Amino acid sequence: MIYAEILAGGIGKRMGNVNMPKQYLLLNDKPIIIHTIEKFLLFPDFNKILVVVPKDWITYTKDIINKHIGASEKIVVVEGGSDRNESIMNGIKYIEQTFGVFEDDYIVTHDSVRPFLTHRIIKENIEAVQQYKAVDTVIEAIDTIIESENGELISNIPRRDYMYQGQTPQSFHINTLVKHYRSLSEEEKTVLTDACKITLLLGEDVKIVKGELFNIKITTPYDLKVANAIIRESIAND
Ligand SMILES: Nc1ccn([C@@H]2O[C@H](COP(=O)(O)OP(=O)(O)OP(=O)(O)O)[C@@H](O)[C@H]2O)c(=O)n1
Ligand SMILES: O=P(O)(O)OC[C@@H](O)[C@@H](O)[C@@H](O)CO
Repeated sequence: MIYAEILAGGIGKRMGNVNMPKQYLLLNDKPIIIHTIEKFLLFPDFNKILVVVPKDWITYTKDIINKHIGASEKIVVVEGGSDRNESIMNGIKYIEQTFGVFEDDYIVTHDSVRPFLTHRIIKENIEAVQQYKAVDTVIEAIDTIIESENGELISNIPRRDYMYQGQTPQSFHINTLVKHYRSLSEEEKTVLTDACKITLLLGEDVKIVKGELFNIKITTPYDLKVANAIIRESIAND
């Protein structure tokens, strides 16, 4: 089985004083999250599309899916977790409890606030994860990456030609991801900002899939303006 998991369990603090988590804000004519769900619905490969959301937004999410998309047996709305990786695991827990998890089960996880992912990116994630067990969607670093451990002085300037910026989807062989996540300490879990590091920390190869510059994560009010411009200028095409 191949599952999609759309991560919408956050509250969007960096979006500032809005009256709802950012994934529900309108982008052009519909909520950001609906744009993203529609991209995954175009793929017959997905047996289920899990949408993990904050507990208080489960009913609202079901309502906007019915309004903008209509009833779909493929879409399941599930309660998210206290951080991004716990949200991923809550979706997997639903799979374990409902269908069981088998050796040929894979999951394509994606930020709900990255509505501009393309057919090619999803297709390449599905293909790669069945060979490599872990896949990350990335773009080459455009600016030189600077590392500072104290925010005052530079501690390292890695070679830019070795540097990439992580996007999503991040895709996994489910049993491999769960095995490694459960072996992490609480301290290791707290510093993670993505899921691929879970498998990398424990020695797994993580295959790179090329993302797109326009596959942005809508995090701040500026990003929402950029996202509207991407739509207005028809920039995000396969
Ligand atoms: N407990 C969490 C936290 C985040 N996410 C999701 O992970 C994606 C990327 O995270 P981010 O952009 O940081 O979203 P938020 O955590 O909502 O943003 P902020 O950090 O500004 O609060 C988002 O689609 C978000 O909904 C999630 O599913 N569960
Ligand atoms: O939850 P945050 O927005 O802080 O971070 C999420 C990002 O790390 C994620 O979208 C990819 O960039 C991971 O490679």
